[in-house]
Amino acid sequence: MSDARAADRAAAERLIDVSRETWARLDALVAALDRWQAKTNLVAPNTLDEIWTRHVADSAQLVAPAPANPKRWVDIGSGGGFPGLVIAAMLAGRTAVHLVESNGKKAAFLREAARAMGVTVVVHAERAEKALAGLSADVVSARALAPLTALLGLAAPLLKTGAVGLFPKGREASTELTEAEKSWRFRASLHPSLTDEHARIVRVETFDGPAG
Ligand SMILES: C[S@@+](CC[C@H](N)C(=O)[O-])C[C@H]1O[C@@H](n2cnc3c(N)ncnc32)[C@H](O)[C@@H]1O
Repeated sequence: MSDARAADRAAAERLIDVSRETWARLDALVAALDRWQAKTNLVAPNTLDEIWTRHVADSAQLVAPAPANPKRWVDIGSGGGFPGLVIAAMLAGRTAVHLVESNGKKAAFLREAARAMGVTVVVHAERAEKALAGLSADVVSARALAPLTALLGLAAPLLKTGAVGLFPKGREASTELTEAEKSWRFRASLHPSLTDEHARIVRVETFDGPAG
């Protein structure tokens, strides 16, 4: 491990408090991502030295604002496994984690990484517009997928039937909220991010559908 990577992992250890077994699963995720990153661009190459804080810890922090003991968690646009595979590592054996990823290569990565981590996930290798029909969940998450207005439209089938939405956003979170309120009727709260003082997590508490 490079010095930069080791320092970043140590920084992540100060941010997230998980069991030794969970750390082993997260190490397996990062090792799988390193193997695949050369052939499939899973995360921005300039973030690789900071993978533990920028991606792993940033994903792990979503467990705290989630409802307790969720039975099913659906992550949309999981890409290189953030946050979905990190959630699967943390809630292994307790929560059914579904990962929706329309890119076939990335979906193949998600399946292989889950195997290497020793966690069970359901990978839907298709667009969320199709995959979510008929699904229900306690939590729906999506990171770096779309502006909040579009995200609420994609996640609507789950939000409408009672899922809590957890959407990490950057410094524009409150602007995105104001914009989304023009299109949708919902109640949401903003939570601070552990990894970026300017970022916020949007927690959608209730969702009633289109505005107006
Ligand atoms: C910018 S990446 C973010 C990946 C990951 N969530 C992260 O934070 O690193 C967005 C991902 O969403 C996937 N995606 C885009 N539109 C989608 C859709 N409608 N349904 C499912 N996946 C989608 C893309 O293939 C891509 O892997």
